[in-house]
Amino acid sequence: MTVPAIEADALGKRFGRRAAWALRDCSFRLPAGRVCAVVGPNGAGKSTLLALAAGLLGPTEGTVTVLGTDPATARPEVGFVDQDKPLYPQLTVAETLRMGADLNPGHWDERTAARVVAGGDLDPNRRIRSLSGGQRTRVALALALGKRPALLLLDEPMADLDPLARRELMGVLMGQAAAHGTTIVMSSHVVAELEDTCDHLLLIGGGRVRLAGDTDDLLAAHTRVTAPARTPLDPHTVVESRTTGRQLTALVRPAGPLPGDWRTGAPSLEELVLSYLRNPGAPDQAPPPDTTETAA
Ligand SMILES: Nc1ncnc2c1ncn2[C@@H]1O[C@H](COP(=O)(O)OP(=O)(O)OP(=O)(O)O)[C@@H](O)[C@H]1O
Repeated sequence: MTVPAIEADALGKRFGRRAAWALRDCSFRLPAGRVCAVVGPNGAGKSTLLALAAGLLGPTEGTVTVLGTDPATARPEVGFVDQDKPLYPQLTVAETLRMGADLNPGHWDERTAARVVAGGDLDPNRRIRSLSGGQRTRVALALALGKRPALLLLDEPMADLDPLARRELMGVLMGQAAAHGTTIVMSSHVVAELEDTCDHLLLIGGGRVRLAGDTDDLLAAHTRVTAPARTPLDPHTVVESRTTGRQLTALVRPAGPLPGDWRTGAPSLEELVLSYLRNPGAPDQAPPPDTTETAA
C-alpha cells in the first residue's frame, strides 16, 4: 500500500479553551499523487486544516499524518503557500530565490522557480515590499515549487492573481503534478476553476469534513432528478430539493434504482459543491479512512 499524502483521524483544533472548535472530528485519507481541492464557506476551517498539515499548528485532539510521518518531520518534503504569503520584505526577488536554493541544497529546482517568476515579468532586483499582492503570490509559489516538494499545500493560491496569471500558474502546477507525482492540496472559493484540475475533493463545513473522496466517485454517487411536485424522494438521501410550480428538482444520493419516470442527470462538480454549501444540514458523505483506502 502506498503511503497516503495526508491522513487525519478525529482531528480537532480550537484556539483557546473557551473558543469554538475551528475543526472537529475530521477523519479522511488523501492518497498520494492527487490534486485535491479544499472547499467550504468562510470560517469553515480550511486554513486551519492546511496549517495543521503543514505542522504550523498542533492539533487539540486527534492526529494528522503527512507522508507517513508527523507534519514536523515531513516538513522538508512539503511546500506551503500561506494565505498571507510570508516573505522577507527587505529581500529582492533574486535574493529570495537564492535563499530558496540555500535552504534546499541538492533538490532546488532552479528552472521551475525562475520560470514562475519570469512568467510575471518580475524584475529580479525589485524588493518584495514593493510588489503587488499577485506578484508576491508568484514569488511564494516559485519558492514552494522550487523546493520540488512531494506535497504542496496552497491556501487560496489564486485569490489575488489576474485571470491570465491564474491560468498560467494552474498550468505550471498541473505540469508539476504530472511530471513528478506531486500531491497538491489547494483551498479555493472559485469552484468552477477546480472542475478541470482537481481529481479529489474535501468539502469542509462548520469545522467538519462533509464530503471527501475522488471527484469521479463523488459525482457518480449523486444524481440530479426531476419529478412531479410532491413526489416522495425516500429512501434516497436528499442533499437539496426545490419545487417550482408542478416540478420538483433535487440532488440525491440514490439508495438504489430510481423510478423510470424520473428524469435524471449527472451533476457537475460545481453543482455538487454548491448544493452542499447551500444546505449545511444535508447529510455528510465523508467515508471513514479505511473505505477511502479501498477506493484508492
Ligand atoms: N489564530 C486564530 N485564533 C483564533 N481563532 C482562529 C484563528 N485562526 C482561525 N480561527 C477561527 O477558526 C475558524 C476557522 O478559520 P479558518 O481560517 O480555518 O477558516 P477558512 O475556512 O480558511 O476561512 P476563509 O475561507 O475565510 O479563509 C474560524 O472561526 C476562525 O475565526
